[in-house]
Amino acid sequence: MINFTQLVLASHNAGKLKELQAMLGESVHLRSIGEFSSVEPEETGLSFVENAILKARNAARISGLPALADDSGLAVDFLGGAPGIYSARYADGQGDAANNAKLLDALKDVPEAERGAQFVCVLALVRHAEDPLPILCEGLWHGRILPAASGEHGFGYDPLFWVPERDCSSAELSPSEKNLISHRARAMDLLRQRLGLK
Ligand SMILES: O=c1nc[nH]c2c1ncn2[C@H]1C[C@H](O)[C@@H](COP(=O)(O)OP(=O)(O)OP(=O)(O)O)O1
Ligand SMILES: [Mg+2]
Repeated sequence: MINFTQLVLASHNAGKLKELQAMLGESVHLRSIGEFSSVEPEETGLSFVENAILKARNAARISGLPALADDSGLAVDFLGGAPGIYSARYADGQGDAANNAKLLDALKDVPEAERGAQFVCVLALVRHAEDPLPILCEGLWHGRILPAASGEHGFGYDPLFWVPERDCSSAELSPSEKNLISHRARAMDLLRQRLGLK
């Protein structure tokens, strides 16, 4: 079915590549789409699913290989689910630090009980660019937005995401611990099941 020695990851995010490669193990070599093109597709979808499929198709077209895409983000209850699919662009493309600063500001003086949030991850796997039946798997991770950044691991919003089941921020988890319980880990678990890998 799919030749896993040649799977391209449709992402320009080094943090995702590291996490997904660690979850897949050594038998699968995830090649970055960055090896083939530095042009990032416009994420024009209105949902994580649409954007994941769009990125996967684009990578499969460019590389000629089966492609895995990850579209993910942070949905904050107090903000009605924002920044959601716009998480990477929350501070107009100025990067993680600016995104985090903007989120802290948006939740300034909001009490702990109203700071609930969830990370969302949708993985899309296509066998080729026109695949009529992409495999889709999602994972959610519930937590809370901290009043200040804490921790050095991970990427993106990790320093602001409080993990109730570990009583620390997601950036304070070791990479291997995050990879056991994160939204991405849950989606990958489902993907492995769908592929008969477990
Ligand atoms: O585990 C995570 N820990 C912290 N932050 C995270 C995580 N997972 C997603 N996020 C944030 C990062 C970014 O602000 C957005 C994803 O946006 P998203 O468009 O899917 O990824 P991206 O633009 O960084 O790379 P690409 O589209 O090339 O895969 O959510
Ligand atoms: Mg993106």
